[in-house]
Amino acid sequence: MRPLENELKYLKLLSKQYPSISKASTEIINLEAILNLPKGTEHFITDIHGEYEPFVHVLKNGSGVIKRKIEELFSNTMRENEKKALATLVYYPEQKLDLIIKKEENLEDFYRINIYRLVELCKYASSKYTRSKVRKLLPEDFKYIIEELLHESIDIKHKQCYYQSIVDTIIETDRAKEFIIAISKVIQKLVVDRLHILGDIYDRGPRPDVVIDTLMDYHSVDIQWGNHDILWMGAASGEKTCIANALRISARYANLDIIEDIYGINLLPLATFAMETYKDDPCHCFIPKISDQNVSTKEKSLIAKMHKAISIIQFKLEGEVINRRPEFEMQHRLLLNNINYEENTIKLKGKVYKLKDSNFPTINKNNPYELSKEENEVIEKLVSSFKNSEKLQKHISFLFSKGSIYLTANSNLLIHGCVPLNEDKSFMSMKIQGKEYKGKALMDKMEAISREGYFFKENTTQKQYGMDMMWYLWTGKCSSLFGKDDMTTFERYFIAEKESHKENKNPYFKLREDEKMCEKIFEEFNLDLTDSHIINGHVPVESKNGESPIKANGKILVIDGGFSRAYQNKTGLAGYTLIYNSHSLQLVSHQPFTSAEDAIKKESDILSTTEVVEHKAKRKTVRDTDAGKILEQEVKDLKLLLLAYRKGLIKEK
Ligand SMILES: O=P(O)(O)OC[C@H]1O[C@](O)(COP(=O)(O)O)[C@@H](O)[C@@H]1O
Ligand SMILES: [Mn+2]
Repeated sequence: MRPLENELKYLKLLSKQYPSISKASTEIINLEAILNLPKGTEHFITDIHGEYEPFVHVLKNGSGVIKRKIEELFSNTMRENEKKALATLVYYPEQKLDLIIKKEENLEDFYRINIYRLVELCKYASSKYTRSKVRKLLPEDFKYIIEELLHESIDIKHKQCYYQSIVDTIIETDRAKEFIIAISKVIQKLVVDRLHILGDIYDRGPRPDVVIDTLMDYHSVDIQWGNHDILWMGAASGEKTCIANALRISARYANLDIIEDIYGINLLPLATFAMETYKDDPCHCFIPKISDQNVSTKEKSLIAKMHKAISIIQFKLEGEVINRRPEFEMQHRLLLNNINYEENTIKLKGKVYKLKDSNFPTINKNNPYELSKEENEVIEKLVSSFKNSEKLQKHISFLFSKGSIYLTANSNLLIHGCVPLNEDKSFMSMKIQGKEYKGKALMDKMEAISREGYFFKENTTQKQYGMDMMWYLWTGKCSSLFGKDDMTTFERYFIAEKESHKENKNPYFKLREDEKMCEKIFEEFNLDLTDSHIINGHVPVESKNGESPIKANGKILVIDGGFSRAYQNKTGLAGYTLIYNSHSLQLVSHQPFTSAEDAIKKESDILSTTEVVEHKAKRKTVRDTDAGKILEQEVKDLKLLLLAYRKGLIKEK
C-alpha cells in the first residue's frame, strides 16, 4: 500500500530523526521493549488541606511501597529493627544521617553496610524501568557511579573488587553522606512513576505552601483542582470575593500569620480596621478554631475581630457578584437584604430565625451590599497584596500549569468532587454566556473560562468573567469541585438552628453507588466501560461509621480519609491514598501521624493498612497505558517509514 501524500510529507519529516533503515528499526526495537515493561506505579493523594507533615511522609514512604520492597528484598537477612532503620534512612536521609553521625562509633562500617543495602534496594526498585528512564532520574553528581553500581553484579568474583573500590572511594573522599542522600532520593522517585493530587491542598491546615513547594520539586505530578484550590486561584487572580473567603477561612483556623509571613500579604489594614470597627464587640461567633495552647486570649480576640470584619466584607461582595451574574442563578444566596435590622432576625425559606449576633456597624440597611469606605479601602489593599505576592503567584501558576478540573489517566477519571447530575440521572446543565453546557463539555468550558480569569489582561471583561467563574466553582451548584446546592456560611455563623446549616449534596453522591451510572459517566468521558474507575476526594469517608471508600462494586474510589486534622474525628483515620501498580489497585488507609521528628528519631512509620481493591488478572504493561498508546502509534509510524525506505519513496541518508 502506498502512503498518501500527506503521510509521505510526515514520513519525510520523521526521516530527519531516523535517517536510515537501521536507525528506524533500532528505535522500533527500543519502543517495543518499553511497551512490554510493567506499567509504572501511580500514587493518588487528596484533601491535604495544608497538613504538610503527614503528606510529606506519605510521599516519602510511597504509601508503604518502600517498606514493602525492603521486606521483599531483605526478609530473611535483616532484623525488624534494621529494616525500620533502613526505611527511615530512605525517607529522611539528611536528618537521619545527622543523628547517626553524632552517635555512631564505627561510621565507616555503617556507611559500607548501608550503601550496599541502598544499592540493592535501588536495583530492585529500578528493575521495571529501562536504563534510559533510570538514568534520567539520577542526580548529576553521582550519575555515573550509581549507574555503575546498579549494573554490576557483585556475586561475580572479579567484579566484586571493582564494586568494593567504588564504595571505598566514596567513603575515603568523604562523600558517603551525600551519596546516601542522593541514592535515597532516587529510590523515592523510583517507587512512584506518577503522582496525582486530587485537590484541596489549601485551607484549614498550617502549611499549604510547603505542600506546593514539595510538589514543585516532585518528578512527575498532576493536580485536579479542589474547591479550596480554585478559591486561592481566584484570590491570586485578584477576585475580591475569593480573597475575602480565603482570608475568612484562614482567620477561622487561626492561620493568618502564615499569610503574612509566607506570602508576605500585609494584614495590617484589615487588623486596624477590625480593631476600630469591632472594638467593643466580643465577636463571639467568630472565635477561631485553635488547638494551639500558645495563642493568647488577646490574640484570639484580635483574630475574632478580623474574622468578623472579613466575613461581613465577604457577604457584601458576594451580593455584588450574584447581582452582576444572573446566569449563576444564585439569587437565593442574597441574604443581607432578608435581615430585619430592628428585630435582629432573618427570614430564610419562609422561616424567621433569630440572629446570634446583630452588631453590624458597617451595614447600611437601605443598601446592605454596599461596602463602607473603610471596607472598600481594606479590600482594595488586599487585592493589591494578593496580586503582588511573588510566592503566591509562583504557587498559583504552578496549579494552573499542572492542574485541571478533571483528568483521565490510564482509564481512570480523576475529579475532586463530582460530575454534577440531576435526580433523574441526566447531566446537570448550566447556561454560560447564553449557551447550555453539561457533563464533560460543562467542565471543559468552566476550566477554559477560569484560565482566562488568571491569564487575561487586567480590566477586560473576559478576565472579570473568568474570576467570577472561579468564585462560582468554589460555591455554585453546577460546580464539579463543590457539588452541593448551597454553601451556608452565613447561616453557620449567625443562626443557631442546625436545620438552616444543611447543605444538600448533588444527586451524584447517591447515584454514584450504581454501576450503571458509572458506565454512563465513563461513556461521557470516552473511557472504557469495563476497565475504568472514578476517583474522587472532597467528601470525607466516615469509615468509623462503617462507610466504605470503595463504591459501585469497585468502580468508584473515594479517597478523602481526613488528612485534615479538623476532620479526623469524623473519619477516624488520617487519610487514604491509592496505589495503582502493574498488578493491582490498592487502597491504603493511614492512622494519625505524630510528627516528622518522631518518624526520624523513633523510626515510627505511619501505620497503614493496605487493601487490594482490584487484582489484574494479567500484569499491566506500558502498552496498556496512555503513554503506551502514544508509543504504539510511534511504532506504527516508524514501520511506515521503514516501508517507504524499502520502496524507495524516501531515500536513506
Ligand atoms: O468545617 P468548616 O471549615 O467550617 O467548613 C465548612 C464548609 O466547608 C465545605 O464543606 C467546603 O469544604 P470541603 O471542600 O473541605 O468540604 C462547605 O461546604 C462548608 O460550608
Ligand atoms: Mn473539597
